[in-house]
Amino acid sequence: MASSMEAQRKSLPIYSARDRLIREIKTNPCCIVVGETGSGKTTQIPQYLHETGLSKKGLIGITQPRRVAAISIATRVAKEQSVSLGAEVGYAVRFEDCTGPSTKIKYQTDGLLLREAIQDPLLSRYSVVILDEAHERTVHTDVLFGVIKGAQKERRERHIKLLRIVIMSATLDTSSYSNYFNNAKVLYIQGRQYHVNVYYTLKPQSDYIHSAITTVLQLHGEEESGENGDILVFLTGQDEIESMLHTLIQCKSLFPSHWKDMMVLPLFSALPSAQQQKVFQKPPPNTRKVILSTNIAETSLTLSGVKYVIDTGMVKGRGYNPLMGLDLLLVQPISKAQARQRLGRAGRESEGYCYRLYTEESFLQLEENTVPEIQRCNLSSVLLQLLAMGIKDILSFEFMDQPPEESLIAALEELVLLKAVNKEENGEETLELTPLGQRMSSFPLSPSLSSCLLASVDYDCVVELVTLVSLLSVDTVLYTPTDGREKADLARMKFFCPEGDHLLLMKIHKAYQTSNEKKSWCHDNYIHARNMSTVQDIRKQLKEICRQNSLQLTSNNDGERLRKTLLCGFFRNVAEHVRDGKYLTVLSRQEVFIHPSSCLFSVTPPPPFVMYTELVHTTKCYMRMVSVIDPKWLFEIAPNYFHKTMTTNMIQD
Ligand SMILES: Nc1ncnc2c1ncn2[C@@H]1O[C@H](COP(=O)(O)OP(=O)(O)OP(=O)(O)O)[C@@H](O)[C@H]1O
Repeated sequence: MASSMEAQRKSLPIYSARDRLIREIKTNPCCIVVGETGSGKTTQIPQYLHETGLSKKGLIGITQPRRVAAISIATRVAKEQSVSLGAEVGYAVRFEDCTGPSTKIKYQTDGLLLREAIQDPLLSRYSVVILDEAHERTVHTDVLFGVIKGAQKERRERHIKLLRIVIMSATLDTSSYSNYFNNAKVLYIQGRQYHVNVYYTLKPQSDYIHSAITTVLQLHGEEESGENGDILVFLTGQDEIESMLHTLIQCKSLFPSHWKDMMVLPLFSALPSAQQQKVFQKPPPNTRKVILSTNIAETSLTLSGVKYVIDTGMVKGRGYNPLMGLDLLLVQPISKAQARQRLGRAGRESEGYCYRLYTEESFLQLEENTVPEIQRCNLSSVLLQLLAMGIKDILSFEFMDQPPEESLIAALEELVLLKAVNKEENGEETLELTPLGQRMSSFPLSPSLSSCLLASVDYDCVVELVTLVSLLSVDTVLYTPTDGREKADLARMKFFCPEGDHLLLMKIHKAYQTSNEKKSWCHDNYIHARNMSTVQDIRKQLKEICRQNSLQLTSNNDGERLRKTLLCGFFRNVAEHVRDGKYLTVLSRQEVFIHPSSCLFSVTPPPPFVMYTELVHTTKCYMRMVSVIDPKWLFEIAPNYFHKTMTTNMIQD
């Protein structure tokens, strides 16, 4: 076993560059490594650096944009090193730390390393930090660019051991990275392990899901038992994945009974780890895996057995409007860099095939790179983290690409309103994190959610808020099949709450906890069993952080109290009914509507004042997760703010 692993490691394209890589990384404080997908960057470089002794001086840390990649790569590397996972090779992700005192190579999400930098801005436990898949430009990786660059400089000035930086990807515009990292050395690794054949459609496809289903069925139907490649399909979200999964399972009966079986597996970020791990397992004999994934499988992963990639060319991307505090989720075309990464999931163990469900002309018209997330998201969490690290002068923080000024200002305003930050203007404007802000930064939550969690201390309902915040941290716990909406609504009628969705969620959670047979209870009530079990994991972690912050786990489930506590973090998200179901937000007088998925959607007359914890723009501007409030609470909770902004007709009682 060990020798076959050894032979496999030596057969990777990167192996011939091993000595050069070690030499260059040892002599240059910053290196940019670019090499084809599958050449061996992620799994091998950390091992080379460990084998050459760099891990004696501190950890070798490697970041990944996604938890599923961090876990699976660490598992693979532990195997290659013949050690148990969590010993010399480990991983750390938001709800799990699988490292120990002997850990030398640590894979982790970029978000987690950023959290670690709050405690230790010099990252003193590390001798090397490798930021992998840098082309993805997640907001966390972008902030880490500046944080590790600053840590390296400061360690040098203070004569603390050198922090080596390695930036890696298969698709990078090397010159801008090299400039940013003080003329970092750029190292290229030649070669791809196996060839991938690429096919395009001849005509544009109007329905990419339909095309994806047809392609899977054709591939499965064409091959008799000879070829045994698994199939990986890229879709945009959980809904699409579940609907395609449903269709494919129904289509299984189209194939003769002696035919290979089709095992259809979903993969998306809200899926609990244990379920995600199924995509890495070998299918039973005579069975083909068909993995339906969002872009979480786009980078880093080796899904053993995958020979065919079907790329719909679309992704659900985040957008943000800072003036309205509005998050946008839009299905949009991918970039060329993403298309190359998707292709790179094939050809890792043998020759591969990539079916792009768009024309070659459309491919050529795609943007070269993905727009950095930092330019299209709410920055309040990031700002809070930077302040918690002691970085006060945000405007001169060295971002690789500066975020829009209006996003930074909106984020700052949010933090000031939540009392996380004091803005002092004595000649020059300085920002001070308050003790409350410091506490808020210790929760892996958005500032609004951590703010209401901390407010629950004053309202004596910490346990309930932990539950509510956990319920709000997953996509949704309500399972509404596309073809069974009415049945689902009927089954969940018993949970209806005239006060709104937040108390409805609490009611569902209570019933879930008292049920003996959780799986069948979820099934009967159209509740998402997987997401509900993720909620339990999040609750555990949040309770632990509460304990670390010496917060007493008080409990009180009075509905008014819970809504008031929630309002402490979301008092800016209030809307007033004007007419015919149309609302105006108190803050910006923006026209908004209750989302059809809300239990208050068809309540008549519509409640005069509501609070929402999510605002999304699809066909209209919708409030999702809505609760009825009494406007008098606003003056109790945020008196200064509301005396300034409230319309006069609201103040009249
Ligand atoms: N879990 C695994 N099972 C089987 N083979 C694996 C596994 N992980 C990695 N490999 C092998 O190691 C090779 C190198 O993988 P690695 O992730 O290091 O490449 P990479 O250059 O970082 O690719 P990418 O740019 O796609 O992240 C793969 O092509 C595959 O052959």
